[in-house]
Amino acid sequence: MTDNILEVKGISISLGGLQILDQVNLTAERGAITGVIGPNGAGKTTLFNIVSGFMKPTSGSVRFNGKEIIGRAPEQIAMEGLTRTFQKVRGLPKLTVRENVLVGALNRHLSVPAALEVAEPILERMSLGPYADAVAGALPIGLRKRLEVARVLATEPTLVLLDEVMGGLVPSEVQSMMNTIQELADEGMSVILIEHHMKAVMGLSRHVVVLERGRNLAEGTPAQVTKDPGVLTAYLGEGYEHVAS
Ligand SMILES: Nc1ncnc2c1ncn2[C@@H]1O[C@H](COP(=O)(O)OP(=O)(O)OP(=O)(O)O)[C@@H](O)[C@H]1O
Repeated sequence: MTDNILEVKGISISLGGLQILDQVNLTAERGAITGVIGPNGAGKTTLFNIVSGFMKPTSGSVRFNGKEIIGRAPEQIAMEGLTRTFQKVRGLPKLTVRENVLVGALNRHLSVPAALEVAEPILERMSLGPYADAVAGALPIGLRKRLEVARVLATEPTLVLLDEVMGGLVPSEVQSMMNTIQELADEGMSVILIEHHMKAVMGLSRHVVVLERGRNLAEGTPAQVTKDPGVLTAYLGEGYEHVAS
């Protein structure tokens, strides 16, 4: 029997008078990488906003470790072990890289020395050690994306939601980010990836969920999804299978 860390059922939300999500479902297996793909505006980030507590849906249920979390604040959800990155890198641009990671660690550790004990290995793991004293806002995009992941890891999550962490990266940075995400999953962390970088999302994910115009369009293994005629028409484009293989 599969053990699901997250079960999202029947999520709907309207924003500005438009139905943005309509009865969306998403299940993430514990310790696995789950991909969420779909055209621009499909509602992927809105779904992350709801799961992480930043938006409240009009209907539906989000169960994390079997417990309903709709209605809880993002900080409470983070303390339960579910944190997310933001597509538009947020961070604290005037603080140093180390201070940014420290702020994440201070969620669970009240003293700075204890938080630093968590932060330092994460800085090393994310190859940010050499930049630890640099001001975050001055970093190039590749390093800012790594910092965004580091800030999330510093909250010591069991499920991370990564929103386009490959966006704007050069191929060597994509490979390095893929390696990091795979290592996290190998260590038992559960990961949900929103990603337009198809090689990365298809290479990493055990299961892929496809959204289109606020609805579930398809789901399955990467091999199943990339052969799905509806997905090829709506998102990947005819000939994708040929290109990807
Ligand atoms: N606060 C808001 N008010 C009104 N409309 C919104 C709001 N947030 C998102 N939308 C709209 O909801 C739709 C879905 O947006 P969302 O960012 O969730 O899509 P996405 O699938 O993540 O897209 P992308 O791949 O481009 O990041 C878009 O049409 C967007 O304009």
